[in-house]
Amino acid sequence: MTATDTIFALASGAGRGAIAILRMSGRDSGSILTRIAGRLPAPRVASLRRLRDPAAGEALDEALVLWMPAPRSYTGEDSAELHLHGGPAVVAAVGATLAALGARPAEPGEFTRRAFLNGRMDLTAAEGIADLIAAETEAQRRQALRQADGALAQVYGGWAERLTRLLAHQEAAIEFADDDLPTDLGDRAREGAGALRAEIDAHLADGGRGERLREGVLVAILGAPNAGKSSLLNALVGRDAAIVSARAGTTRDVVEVRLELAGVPVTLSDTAGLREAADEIEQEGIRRAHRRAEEADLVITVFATDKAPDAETLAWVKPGALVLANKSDLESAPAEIGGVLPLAVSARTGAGLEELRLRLQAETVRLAGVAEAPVLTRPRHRAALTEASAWLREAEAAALPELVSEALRAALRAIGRLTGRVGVEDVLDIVFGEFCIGK
Ligand SMILES: Nc1nc2c(ncn2[C@@H]2O[C@H](COP(=O)(O)OP(=O)(O)OP(=O)(O)O)[C@@H](O)[C@H]2O)c(=O)[nH]1
Ligand SMILES: [K+]
Ligand SMILES: [Mg+2]
Repeated sequence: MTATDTIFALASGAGRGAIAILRMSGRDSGSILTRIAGRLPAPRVASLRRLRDPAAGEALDEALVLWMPAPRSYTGEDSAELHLHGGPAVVAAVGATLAALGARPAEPGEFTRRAFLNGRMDLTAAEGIADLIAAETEAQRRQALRQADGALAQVYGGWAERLTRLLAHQEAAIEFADDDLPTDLGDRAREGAGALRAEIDAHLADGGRGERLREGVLVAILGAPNAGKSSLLNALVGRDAAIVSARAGTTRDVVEVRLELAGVPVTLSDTAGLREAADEIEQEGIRRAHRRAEEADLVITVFATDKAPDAETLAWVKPGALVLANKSDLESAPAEIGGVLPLAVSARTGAGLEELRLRLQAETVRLAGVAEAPVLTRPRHRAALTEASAWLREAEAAALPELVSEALRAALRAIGRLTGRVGVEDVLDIVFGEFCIGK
Protein backbone atom coordinates (compact mmCIF):
# COMPACT_ATOMS: atom_id res chain seq x y z
CA MET A 1 0.00 0.00 0.00
CA THR A 2 1.57 3.28 -1.07
CA ALA A 3 0.20 6.79 -1.13
CA THR A 4 0.76 6.93 -4.88
CA ASP A 5 -1.80 4.20 -5.59
CA THR A 6 -5.06 5.36 -7.03
CA ILE A 7 -7.85 4.20 -4.77
CA PHE A 8 -11.61 4.04 -5.08
CA ALA A 9 -14.53 3.20 -2.81
CA LEU A 10 -18.24 3.53 -2.47
CA ALA A 11 -18.67 6.76 -0.50
CA SER A 12 -22.43 6.41 -0.05
CA GLY A 13 -24.20 3.69 1.93
CA ALA A 14 -24.20 0.09 0.72
CA GLY A 15 -27.30 -1.44 -0.84
CA ARG A 16 -29.91 -0.05 -3.23
CA GLY A 17 -30.42 3.72 -3.40
CA ALA A 18 -31.33 6.39 -5.92
CA ILE A 19 -27.71 7.43 -6.26
CA ALA A 20 -24.46 5.72 -5.35
CA ILE A 21 -21.27 7.76 -5.15
CA LEU A 22 -17.98 6.15 -6.12
CA ARG A 23 -15.03 8.20 -5.05
CA MET A 24 -11.54 7.93 -6.54
CA SER A 25 -8.29 9.55 -5.41
CA GLY A 26 -4.65 9.38 -6.51
CA ARG A 27 -2.26 10.09 -9.35
CA ASP A 28 -4.15 8.23 -12.08
CA SER A 29 -7.61 9.56 -11.22
CA GLY A 30 -7.58 11.96 -14.18
CA SER A 31 -6.45 9.43 -16.78
CA ILE A 32 -8.84 6.74 -15.52
CA LEU A 33 -11.71 9.22 -15.52
CA THR A 34 -10.86 10.22 -19.10
CA ARG A 35 -10.90 6.62 -20.21
CA ILE A 36 -14.34 5.83 -18.82
CA ALA A 37 -16.05 9.24 -19.15
CA GLY A 38 -14.31 11.03 -22.02
CA ARG A 39 -12.41 14.32 -21.67
CA LEU A 40 -12.02 15.77 -18.17
CA PRO A 41 -14.89 17.98 -17.03
CA ALA A 42 -14.12 21.49 -15.76
CA PRO A 43 -12.83 21.24 -12.15
CA ARG A 44 -15.55 21.02 -9.49
CA VAL A 45 -18.42 21.34 -11.98
CA ALA A 46 -20.87 18.45 -12.22
CA SER A 47 -21.14 17.08 -15.78
CA LEU A 48 -23.49 14.42 -17.07
CA ARG A 49 -21.50 11.69 -18.85
CA ARG A 50 -22.07 8.28 -20.32
CA LEU A 51 -19.61 5.90 -18.63
CA ARG A 52 -18.04 3.16 -20.74
CA ASP A 53 -15.82 0.18 -20.13
CA PRO A 54 -13.02 1.03 -22.59
CA ALA A 55 -11.97 -2.61 -23.00
CA ALA A 56 -15.40 -3.94 -23.97
CA GLY A 57 -16.66 -0.65 -25.38
CA GLU A 58 -19.83 -1.31 -23.41
CA ALA A 59 -21.93 1.40 -21.77
CA LEU A 60 -21.96 1.12 -17.96
CA ASP A 61 -24.19 3.93 -16.72
CA GLU A 62 -25.21 7.54 -17.19
CA ALA A 63 -23.58 9.47 -14.34
CA LEU A 64 -22.84 12.88 -12.90
CA VAL A 65 -19.09 13.23 -12.87
CA LEU A 66 -16.98 15.54 -10.71
CA TRP A 67 -13.30 16.21 -11.26
CA MET A 68 -11.33 17.74 -8.37
CA PRO A 69 -7.66 18.20 -9.24
CA ALA A 70 -4.99 18.48 -6.50
CA PRO A 71 -4.57 20.18 -4.17
CA ARG A 72 -8.15 21.43 -3.80
CA SER A 73 -9.78 18.11 -2.97
CA TYR A 74 -10.65 16.27 0.23
CA THR A 75 -7.49 14.18 0.08
CA GLY A 76 -5.32 16.89 -1.45
CA GLU A 77 -4.74 14.56 -4.43
CA ASP A 78 -6.34 14.43 -7.87
CA SER A 79 -9.82 13.10 -7.11
CA ALA A 80 -13.05 12.27 -8.89
CA GLU A 81 -16.58 11.39 -7.94
CA LEU A 82 -19.02 9.34 -9.99
CA HIS A 83 -22.67 9.78 -9.02
CA LEU A 84 -24.13 6.56 -10.37
CA HIS A 85 -27.58 5.08 -10.43
CA GLY A 86 -27.68 3.38 -7.07
CA GLY A 87 -28.12 -0.28 -7.94
CA PRO A 88 -25.61 -2.86 -6.69
CA ALA A 89 -24.94 -4.16 -10.23
CA VAL A 90 -24.12 -0.66 -11.51
CA VAL A 91 -21.70 -0.07 -8.62
CA ALA A 92 -20.10 -3.49 -9.15
CA ALA A 93 -19.64 -2.97 -12.91
CA VAL A 94 -18.15 0.52 -12.60
CA GLY A 95 -15.94 -0.63 -9.69
CA ALA A 96 -14.66 -3.56 -11.75
CA THR A 97 -13.84 -1.20 -14.61
CA LEU A 98 -11.93 1.18 -12.31
CA ALA A 99 -9.99 -1.79 -10.96
CA ALA A 100 -9.22 -3.03 -14.48
CA LEU A 101 -7.85 0.43 -15.27
CA GLY A 102 -5.40 0.26 -12.35
CA ALA A 103 -7.23 1.72 -9.34
CA ARG A 104 -7.61 -0.44 -6.24
CA PRO A 105 -10.31 -0.60 -3.55
CA ALA A 106 -9.49 1.71 -0.64
CA GLU A 107 -8.70 0.52 2.87
CA PRO A 108 -10.94 1.72 5.72
CA GLY A 109 -10.27 5.40 6.41
CA GLU A 110 -7.75 5.67 3.58
CA PHE A 111 -9.21 8.82 2.02
CA THR A 112 -9.04 10.67 5.32
CA ARG A 113 -5.62 9.21 6.05
CA ARG A 114 -4.38 10.71 2.80
CA ALA A 115 -6.01 14.02 3.65
CA PHE A 116 -4.06 13.97 6.91
CA LEU A 117 -0.78 12.97 5.26
CA ASN A 118 -1.22 15.74 2.71
CA GLY A 119 -1.64 18.29 5.50
CA ARG A 120 -5.35 18.89 4.83
CA MET A 121 -6.21 18.30 8.51
CA ASP A 122 -4.64 17.24 11.79
CA LEU A 123 -5.51 14.02 13.62
CA THR A 124 -8.13 15.58 15.87
CA ALA A 125 -9.98 16.95 12.83
CA ALA A 126 -9.81 13.50 11.21
CA GLU A 127 -11.31 12.03 14.37
CA GLY A 128 -13.99 14.72 14.19
CA ILE A 129 -14.96 13.47 10.74
CA ALA A 130 -15.23 9.88 12.03
CA ASP A 131 -17.43 11.17 14.88
CA LEU A 132 -19.53 13.22 12.49
CA ILE A 133 -20.27 10.12 10.45
CA ALA A 134 -21.12 8.22 13.65
CA ALA A 135 -23.13 11.04 15.26
CA GLU A 136 -26.65 9.95 16.21
CA THR A 137 -27.85 12.99 18.08
CA GLU A 138 -27.87 16.74 17.65
CA ALA A 139 -25.36 17.49 20.40
CA GLN A 140 -23.00 14.80 19.10
CA ARG A 141 -23.24 16.27 15.62
CA ARG A 142 -22.40 19.75 16.88
CA GLN A 143 -19.43 18.57 18.90
CA ALA A 144 -18.10 16.46 16.02
CA LEU A 145 -18.52 19.20 13.44
CA ARG A 146 -16.66 21.65 15.63
CA GLN A 147 -13.80 19.18 16.00
CA ALA A 148 -13.81 18.36 12.28
CA ASP A 149 -13.63 22.10 11.59
CA GLY A 150 -10.38 22.17 13.52
CA ALA A 151 -11.44 23.66 16.86
CA LEU A 152 -9.22 21.27 18.83
CA ALA A 153 -6.51 21.41 16.18
CA GLN A 154 -6.34 25.14 16.71
CA VAL A 155 -6.05 24.89 20.50
CA TYR A 156 -3.47 22.09 20.45
CA GLY A 157 -1.60 23.57 17.48
CA GLY A 158 -1.34 26.84 19.41
CA TRP A 159 0.06 25.04 22.44
CA ALA A 160 2.59 23.17 20.31
CA GLU A 161 3.71 26.46 18.80
CA ARG A 162 4.16 28.08 22.20
CA LEU A 163 6.09 25.07 23.42
CA THR A 164 8.34 25.19 20.41
CA ARG A 165 9.09 28.82 21.15
CA LEU A 166 9.80 28.09 24.82
CA LEU A 167 12.10 25.30 23.79
CA ALA A 168 13.93 27.57 21.36
CA HIS A 169 14.44 30.15 24.11
CA GLN A 170 15.70 27.52 26.48
CA GLU A 171 18.14 26.10 23.94
CA ALA A 172 19.35 29.60 23.19
CA ALA A 173 19.89 30.20 26.89
CA ILE A 174 22.05 27.07 27.07
CA GLU A 175 23.90 27.70 23.83
CA PHE A 176 24.75 31.31 24.50
CA ALA A 177 25.17 31.15 28.27
CA ASP A 178 28.46 33.06 28.04
CA ASP A 179 27.37 35.63 25.46
CA ASP A 180 25.42 38.78 26.15
CA LEU A 181 21.98 37.37 25.39
CA PRO A 182 19.34 38.28 27.99
CA THR A 183 20.17 36.11 30.99
CA ASP A 184 16.57 35.64 32.03
CA LEU A 185 15.77 33.41 29.02
CA GLY A 186 15.83 30.29 31.18
CA ASP A 187 13.45 31.84 33.73
CA ARG A 188 11.13 32.88 30.95
CA ALA A 189 10.99 29.31 29.62
CA ARG A 190 10.14 28.08 33.11
CA GLU A 191 7.43 30.69 33.58
CA GLY A 192 6.01 29.98 30.14
CA ALA A 193 5.89 26.28 31.01
CA GLY A 194 3.91 27.10 34.16
CA ALA A 195 1.39 29.24 32.30
CA LEU A 196 0.89 26.63 29.60
CA ARG A 197 0.50 23.89 32.18
CA ALA A 198 -2.25 25.87 33.91
CA GLU A 199 -4.14 26.14 30.60
CA ILE A 200 -3.76 22.44 29.86
CA ASP A 201 -4.89 21.52 33.38
CA ALA A 202 -7.96 23.73 33.04
CA HIS A 203 -8.77 22.05 29.72
CA LEU A 204 -8.37 18.63 31.37
CA ALA A 205 -10.65 19.57 34.29
CA ASP A 206 -13.78 19.42 32.13
CA GLY A 207 -15.47 16.60 34.04
CA GLY A 208 -15.13 14.38 30.98
CA ARG A 209 -18.16 15.89 29.26
CA GLY A 210 -16.78 15.73 25.71
CA GLU A 211 -15.90 12.07 26.09
CA ARG A 212 -19.28 11.39 27.70
CA LEU A 213 -21.20 13.12 24.91
CA ARG A 214 -19.31 11.05 22.38
CA GLU A 215 -19.98 7.78 24.25
CA GLY A 216 -23.40 8.57 25.65
CA VAL A 217 -24.49 9.05 29.27
CA LEU A 218 -25.09 5.95 31.38
CA VAL A 219 -27.92 6.16 33.94
CA ALA A 220 -28.74 3.32 36.35
CA ILE A 221 -31.99 2.90 38.28
CA LEU A 222 -31.44 1.32 41.68
CA GLY A 223 -33.77 0.38 44.53
CA ALA A 224 -35.36 -2.33 46.64
CA PRO A 225 -37.55 -5.01 45.03
CA ASN A 226 -41.00 -3.67 44.16
CA ALA A 227 -39.98 -0.03 44.63
CA GLY A 228 -41.30 0.46 41.08
CA LYS A 229 -38.04 0.71 39.09
CA SER A 230 -39.29 -1.15 36.05
CA SER A 231 -42.59 0.75 36.14
CA LEU A 232 -40.67 4.04 36.12
CA LEU A 233 -38.42 2.95 33.27
CA ASN A 234 -41.46 2.00 31.21
CA ALA A 235 -43.19 5.28 32.04
CA LEU A 236 -40.12 7.28 31.02
CA VAL A 237 -39.78 5.61 27.63
CA GLY A 238 -43.49 5.18 27.01
CA ARG A 239 -43.45 1.46 26.31
CA ASP A 240 -43.31 -1.87 28.16
CA ALA A 241 -39.55 -2.37 27.94
CA ALA A 242 -39.25 -4.18 31.29
CA ILE A 243 -41.54 -6.72 32.99
CA VAL A 244 -43.57 -5.30 35.87
CA SER A 245 -45.23 -7.49 38.48
CA ALA A 246 -46.29 -7.43 42.11
CA ARG A 247 -43.78 -10.16 42.88
CA ALA A 248 -40.56 -8.89 44.49
CA GLY A 249 -37.49 -9.88 42.47
CA THR A 250 -39.08 -9.66 39.02
CA THR A 251 -36.16 -8.02 37.22
CA ARG A 252 -33.02 -10.13 37.11
CA ASP A 253 -30.87 -8.98 34.21
CA VAL A 254 -30.05 -5.37 33.47
CA VAL A 255 -32.67 -4.00 31.06
CA GLU A 256 -31.31 -1.21 28.88
CA VAL A 257 -33.23 1.37 26.92
CA ARG A 258 -31.80 4.17 24.79
CA LEU A 259 -33.25 7.62 24.79
CA GLU A 260 -32.18 11.08 23.77
CA LEU A 261 -32.22 13.96 26.23
CA ALA A 262 -31.22 17.48 25.18
CA GLY A 263 -29.53 16.02 22.12
CA VAL A 264 -27.40 13.66 24.20
CA PRO A 265 -27.70 9.88 23.86
CA VAL A 266 -28.62 8.32 27.19
CA THR A 267 -28.70 4.65 28.15
CA LEU A 268 -31.14 4.06 30.98
CA SER A 269 -30.66 0.77 32.87
CA ASP A 270 -33.27 -0.94 35.00
CA THR A 271 -31.76 -3.36 37.49
CA ALA A 272 -32.65 -6.12 39.91
CA GLY A 273 -34.05 -5.00 43.28
CA LEU A 274 -31.38 -4.86 46.01
CA ARG A 275 -31.86 -7.24 48.94
CA GLU A 276 -30.36 -10.28 50.66
CA ALA A 277 -31.45 -12.84 48.09
CA ALA A 278 -31.43 -16.59 48.63
CA ASP A 279 -31.92 -17.41 44.97
CA GLU A 280 -28.59 -17.69 43.13
CA ILE A 281 -29.93 -16.21 39.89
CA GLU A 282 -31.32 -13.24 41.79
CA GLN A 283 -27.97 -12.86 43.58
CA GLU A 284 -26.22 -12.61 40.22
CA GLY A 285 -28.79 -10.02 39.13
CA ILE A 286 -28.04 -7.96 42.23
CA ARG A 287 -24.30 -8.19 41.56
CA ARG A 288 -24.99 -6.87 38.05
CA ALA A 289 -27.10 -4.06 39.48
CA HIS A 290 -24.21 -2.93 41.68
CA ARG A 291 -21.75 -3.18 38.81
CA ARG A 292 -24.00 -1.12 36.56
CA ALA A 293 -24.43 1.52 39.24
CA GLU A 294 -20.66 1.76 39.66
CA GLU A 295 -20.17 2.28 35.93
CA ALA A 296 -23.01 4.78 35.66
CA ASP A 297 -22.56 8.53 35.24
CA LEU A 298 -25.76 9.00 37.23
CA VAL A 299 -27.60 6.73 39.67
CA ILE A 300 -31.32 7.20 40.29
CA THR A 301 -32.30 5.69 43.63
CA VAL A 302 -35.93 4.67 43.96
CA PHE A 303 -37.81 4.26 47.25
CA ALA A 304 -41.49 3.45 47.75
CA THR A 305 -43.48 5.78 50.01
CA ASP A 306 -45.24 2.85 51.69
CA LYS A 307 -41.94 1.26 52.87
CA ALA A 308 -39.15 2.45 55.13
CA PRO A 309 -36.00 3.28 53.09
CA ASP A 310 -33.83 0.15 52.81
CA ALA A 311 -30.16 0.22 53.81
CA GLU A 312 -28.91 -1.29 50.51
CA THR A 313 -30.34 1.53 48.43
CA LEU A 314 -29.59 4.21 51.04
CA ALA A 315 -25.90 3.37 50.61
CA TRP A 316 -26.16 4.78 47.06
CA VAL A 317 -27.69 8.10 48.12
CA LYS A 318 -25.09 10.84 47.90
CA PRO A 319 -25.54 14.61 48.32
CA GLY A 320 -26.98 16.01 45.10
CA ALA A 321 -28.13 12.53 44.00
CA LEU A 322 -31.40 11.96 42.19
CA VAL A 323 -33.65 10.34 44.83
CA LEU A 324 -37.21 9.30 43.99
CA ALA A 325 -40.09 8.63 46.35
CA ASN A 326 -42.29 6.46 44.12
CA LYS A 327 -45.89 5.44 44.77
CA SER A 328 -46.74 8.96 45.90
CA ASP A 329 -50.35 7.96 45.13
CA LEU A 330 -50.26 5.68 48.19
CA GLU A 331 -48.62 7.91 50.79
CA SER A 332 -47.03 11.34 50.73
CA ALA A 333 -43.28 11.51 50.19
CA PRO A 334 -40.99 12.08 53.20
CA ALA A 335 -39.10 15.37 53.55
CA GLU A 336 -35.76 13.66 53.23
CA ILE A 337 -34.22 10.30 52.40
CA GLY A 338 -30.57 9.92 53.36
CA GLY A 339 -30.35 13.68 53.80
CA VAL A 340 -31.63 14.43 50.30
CA LEU A 341 -34.99 15.94 49.37
CA PRO A 342 -36.67 13.23 47.27
CA LEU A 343 -38.70 13.90 44.16
CA ALA A 344 -42.24 12.56 44.66
CA VAL A 345 -43.39 10.50 41.67
CA SER A 346 -45.95 7.90 40.83
CA ALA A 347 -45.38 5.50 37.98
CA ARG A 348 -49.03 4.55 38.35
CA THR A 349 -50.65 8.01 38.00
CA GLY A 350 -47.81 9.78 36.18
CA ALA A 351 -47.50 12.40 38.92
CA GLY A 352 -44.05 14.00 39.05
CA LEU A 353 -42.85 12.28 35.88
CA GLU A 354 -42.57 15.52 33.93
CA GLU A 355 -40.42 16.98 36.67
CA LEU A 356 -38.32 13.80 36.69
CA ARG A 357 -37.83 14.13 32.95
CA LEU A 358 -36.66 17.74 33.42
CA ARG A 359 -34.30 16.77 36.23
CA LEU A 360 -32.83 14.01 34.07
CA GLN A 361 -32.43 16.39 31.19
CA ALA A 362 -30.67 18.96 33.39
CA GLU A 363 -28.32 16.29 34.75
CA THR A 364 -27.57 15.11 31.24
CA VAL A 365 -26.70 18.62 30.09
CA ARG A 366 -24.49 19.08 33.15
CA LEU A 367 -22.71 15.80 32.45
CA ALA A 368 -22.42 15.92 28.68
CA GLY A 369 -23.96 19.03 27.14
CA VAL A 370 -22.04 20.80 24.39
CA ALA A 371 -19.60 23.09 26.17
CA GLU A 372 -18.78 26.71 25.41
CA ALA A 373 -15.09 26.10 24.68
CA PRO A 374 -13.93 23.13 22.58
CA VAL A 375 -13.44 20.06 24.79
CA LEU A 376 -11.38 16.93 24.40
CA THR A 377 -13.46 13.97 23.26
CA ARG A 378 -11.28 10.87 23.55
CA PRO A 379 -9.20 9.06 26.16
CA ARG A 380 -6.30 9.45 23.70
CA HIS A 381 -6.54 13.23 24.09
CA ARG A 382 -6.70 13.00 27.86
CA ALA A 383 -3.68 10.69 28.05
CA ALA A 384 -1.49 12.88 25.83
CA LEU A 385 -2.43 16.12 27.61
CA THR A 386 -1.96 14.58 31.06
CA GLU A 387 1.49 13.53 29.98
CA ALA A 388 2.28 16.97 28.54
CA SER A 389 1.17 18.59 31.79
CA ALA A 390 3.40 16.28 33.83
CA TRP A 391 6.42 17.11 31.66
CA LEU A 392 5.73 20.83 31.98
CA ARG A 393 5.69 20.42 35.74
CA GLU A 394 9.12 18.76 35.45
CA ALA A 395 10.33 21.66 33.32
CA GLU A 396 9.19 24.16 35.95
CA ALA A 397 10.96 22.26 38.72
CA ALA A 398 14.14 21.25 36.89
CA ALA A 399 17.33 22.81 38.22
CA LEU A 400 19.62 22.26 35.24
CA PRO A 401 18.88 24.09 31.98
CA GLU A 402 19.47 20.87 30.02
CA LEU A 403 16.76 19.11 32.05
CA VAL A 404 14.33 21.96 31.44
CA SER A 405 15.01 21.53 27.74
CA GLU A 406 14.50 17.80 27.87
CA ALA A 407 11.19 18.11 29.70
CA LEU A 408 9.92 20.75 27.27
CA ARG A 409 10.83 18.52 24.37
CA ALA A 410 8.96 15.59 25.93
CA ALA A 411 5.89 17.79 26.47
CA LEU A 412 6.05 18.87 22.83
CA ARG A 413 6.25 15.25 21.72
CA ALA A 414 3.13 14.43 23.75
CA ILE A 415 1.15 17.22 22.09
CA GLY A 416 2.62 16.27 18.73
CA ARG A 417 1.20 12.78 19.14
CA LEU A 418 -2.15 14.36 19.77
CA THR A 419 -2.24 16.39 16.57
CA GLY A 420 -0.21 13.90 14.59
CA ARG A 421 2.51 16.37 13.78
CA VAL A 422 5.28 14.59 15.73
CA GLY A 423 5.94 10.86 16.12
CA VAL A 424 2.69 9.84 14.53
CA GLU A 425 3.23 6.37 13.09
CA ASP A 426 1.89 4.40 16.03
CA VAL A 427 -1.27 6.44 16.45
CA LEU A 428 -2.29 6.41 12.79
CA ASP A 429 -3.66 2.89 12.83
CA ILE A 430 -5.74 3.59 15.93
CA VAL A 431 -7.27 6.72 14.47
CA PHE A 432 -7.96 5.53 10.95
CA GLY A 433 -9.00 2.04 11.99
CA GLU A 434 -12.23 3.62 13.24
CA PHE A 435 -13.28 4.66 9.78
CA CYS A 436 -15.36 2.65 7.42
CA ILE A 437 -14.23 2.13 3.85
CA GLY A 438 -14.87 5.04 1.54
CA LYS A 439 -14.50 7.75 4.16
N1 LIG B 1 -49.60 2.25 43.70
C1 LIG B 1 -48.54 2.22 42.95
N2 LIG B 1 -48.02 1.05 42.58
C2 LIG B 1 -46.92 1.04 41.81
C3 LIG B 1 -46.30 2.22 41.40
N3 LIG B 1 -45.21 1.89 40.67
C4 LIG B 1 -45.16 0.56 40.61
N4 LIG B 1 -46.20 0.03 41.30
C5 LIG B 1 -46.47 -1.37 41.49
O1 LIG B 1 -45.46 -1.94 42.27
C6 LIG B 1 -45.21 -3.29 41.88
C7 LIG B 1 -43.75 -3.47 41.54
O2 LIG B 1 -43.44 -2.71 40.41
P1 LIG B 1 -42.14 -2.99 39.54
O3 LIG B 1 -42.04 -1.91 38.55
O4 LIG B 1 -42.16 -4.38 39.06
O5 LIG B 1 -41.06 -2.83 40.67
P2 LIG B 1 -39.49 -3.10 40.56
O6 LIG B 1 -38.83 -2.13 41.46
O7 LIG B 1 -39.05 -3.12 39.16
O8 LIG B 1 -39.39 -4.54 41.20
P3 LIG B 1 -38.27 -5.68 41.01
O9 LIG B 1 -37.99 -5.82 39.54
O10 LIG B 1 -38.90 -6.87 41.57
O11 LIG B 1 -37.06 -5.23 41.75
C8 LIG B 1 -46.13 -3.54 40.70
O12 LIG B 1 -47.29 -4.20 41.16
C9 LIG B 1 -46.46 -2.17 40.19
O13 LIG B 1 -47.70 -2.10 39.53
C10 LIG B 1 -46.87 3.46 41.82
O14 LIG B 1 -46.40 4.56 41.51
N5 LIG B 1 -47.98 3.38 42.59
K1 LIG C 1 -41.57 -6.43 40.98
MG1 LIG D 1 -38.14 -4.54 38.06
